[in-house]
Amino acid sequence: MIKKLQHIFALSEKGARDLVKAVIWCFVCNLALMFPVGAVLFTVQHLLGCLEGGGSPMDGFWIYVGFALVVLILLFVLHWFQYASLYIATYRESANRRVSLAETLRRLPLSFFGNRDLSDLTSTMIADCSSLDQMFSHYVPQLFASVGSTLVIGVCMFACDWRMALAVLWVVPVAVALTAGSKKIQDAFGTKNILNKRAVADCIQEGLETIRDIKACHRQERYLDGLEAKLAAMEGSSIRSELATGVFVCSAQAFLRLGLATTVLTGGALLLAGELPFLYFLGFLFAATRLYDPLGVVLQNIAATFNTKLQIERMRSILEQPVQTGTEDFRPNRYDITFDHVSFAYREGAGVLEDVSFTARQGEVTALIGPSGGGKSTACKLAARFWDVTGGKVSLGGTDVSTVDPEALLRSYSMVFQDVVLFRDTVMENIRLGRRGATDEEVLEAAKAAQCDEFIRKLPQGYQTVIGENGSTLSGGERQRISIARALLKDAPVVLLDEATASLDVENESAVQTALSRLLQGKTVLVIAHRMRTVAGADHIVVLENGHVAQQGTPAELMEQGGLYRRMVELQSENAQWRLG
Ligand SMILES: Nc1ncnc2c1ncn2[C@@H]1O[C@H](COP(=O)(O)OP(=O)(O)OP(=O)(O)O)[C@@H](O)[C@H]1O
Repeated sequence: MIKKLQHIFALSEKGARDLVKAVIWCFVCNLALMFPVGAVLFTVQHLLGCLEGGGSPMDGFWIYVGFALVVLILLFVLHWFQYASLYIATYRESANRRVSLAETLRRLPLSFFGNRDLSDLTSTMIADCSSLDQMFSHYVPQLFASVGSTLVIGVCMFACDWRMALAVLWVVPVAVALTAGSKKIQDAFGTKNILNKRAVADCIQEGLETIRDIKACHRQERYLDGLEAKLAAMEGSSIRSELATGVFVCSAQAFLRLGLATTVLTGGALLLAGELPFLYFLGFLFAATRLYDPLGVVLQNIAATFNTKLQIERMRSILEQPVQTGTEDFRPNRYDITFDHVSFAYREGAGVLEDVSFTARQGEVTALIGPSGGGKSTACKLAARFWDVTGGKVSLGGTDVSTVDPEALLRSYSMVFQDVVLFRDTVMENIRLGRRGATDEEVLEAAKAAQCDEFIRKLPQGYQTVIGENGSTLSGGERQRISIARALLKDAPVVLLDEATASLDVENESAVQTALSRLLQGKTVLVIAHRMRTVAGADHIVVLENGHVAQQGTPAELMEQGGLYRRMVELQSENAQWRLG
């Protein structure tokens, strides 16, 4: 059962066990709601006895007070346990759910993120988690518990008087059927509403991310019209969804109250016919009011759980993704990168690399060149297991990278990519990301080597200046130099450079090239460059064209061979003569 609950509600094993405990405590508390009914009946019986026998109503007063106090304390204790099992356990599970989502995301290959809408993932992490908190703290345990307690109370009622039991309970299946019968309608409205809300969130996120381009292309009005249309759709679907839920749930709740009337009528008739003791009549009346309260909540809860199906499915679709695993103990003797007949596709049927084989040797600079879209960046990322290959093998120091834990593997890599990612933090900490625990002096040394020191010192607080999100307050070249400083600080045995010096001016480029060449000594270097000048000093060049290795060899060999490499070199020297106008 625990396994089933885990699957249905996307819970951990402990979460599923806690859910069972919460249901049991809610069930006990629901039954305990009948204690006050017993206390009242006990007192009324005593008063009636006094009226009939002529005794004083004050006789045994303290016994009744004591009884009421015991009931009160019992209810308090039971509710305290219910609270602990319901809320404390639920929120602990909810914290665990968020952590395990984050952990799963951390271990997923990048291909997963390529196929998913990122704002959709954000809303799963934030909004869906919050909805599930609410569902498990308020709805699900109470729902199961109320079904159980209603059954037990129903059986007891039938045991006392089946006619009165029928008068009280006949409304229950009808009210539940009315709510459950509307599931399809509520599901449809609820799902549409969730999708519309997500569309609005996506649109806002997209707008924020692309605000510069929207303004540059004068698309503000068009963007706002689109957003307004999405907001209107969300408003409409929210109203329809609330209305659908409200109509059915309120009708069912109102119907439930009809049971009070039938209880009074049946009880009255049986009482007049002398077939029901007055105390029983009173007992059924009190019990009915106590029973309908939690049942009314159950009807609401049934409706609320309909809408969470989609959210649970989305959560499950992340938690059940196959994560990248492998050995954490990875200490190769050498760091040659070998591509052995590698094929790769981001999407099924759309191959990006096909039968690619080459070796980037330790102590050498291997350059990947070729026309745009040929697969250079993809190959670079496969070398660091950002994705798993679809065919062939990529190995580092003779070990298949797909058998190594991604985080253990990445310890051997320093990377500088075209799209530099910087964080909203000080410049010092952004560079220190390269190696946690590096001293300030080491950070400064790396910054100087990457030609960053001069511009950093000109910032308002120097190295302590907080840079905007993704380094938005820095120029492209400055961002790239910080990222190079980070890579230099890490000083890993393998260095991947993707257009590492693309955003630098000529002066800075040659300075950084000097720093890089000093620091790249003895390492395995895989570099992507569009400018032939950058790769002229490489030890080995691999020309990638349409996902295939078109040529490979030393620059001199390739020049002699002719073909794509020589054509690119010649074209670029022609382009160097090109002038505006
Ligand atoms: N995350 C991704 N999801 C799907 N397709 C992708 C992804 N990244 C790249 N591609 C596609 O894979 C192919 C190779 O891209 P890649 O970036 O590896 O080429 P490249 O040779 O580095 O190009 P460039 O020199 O322009 O950077 C292209 O057709 C590109 O559209």
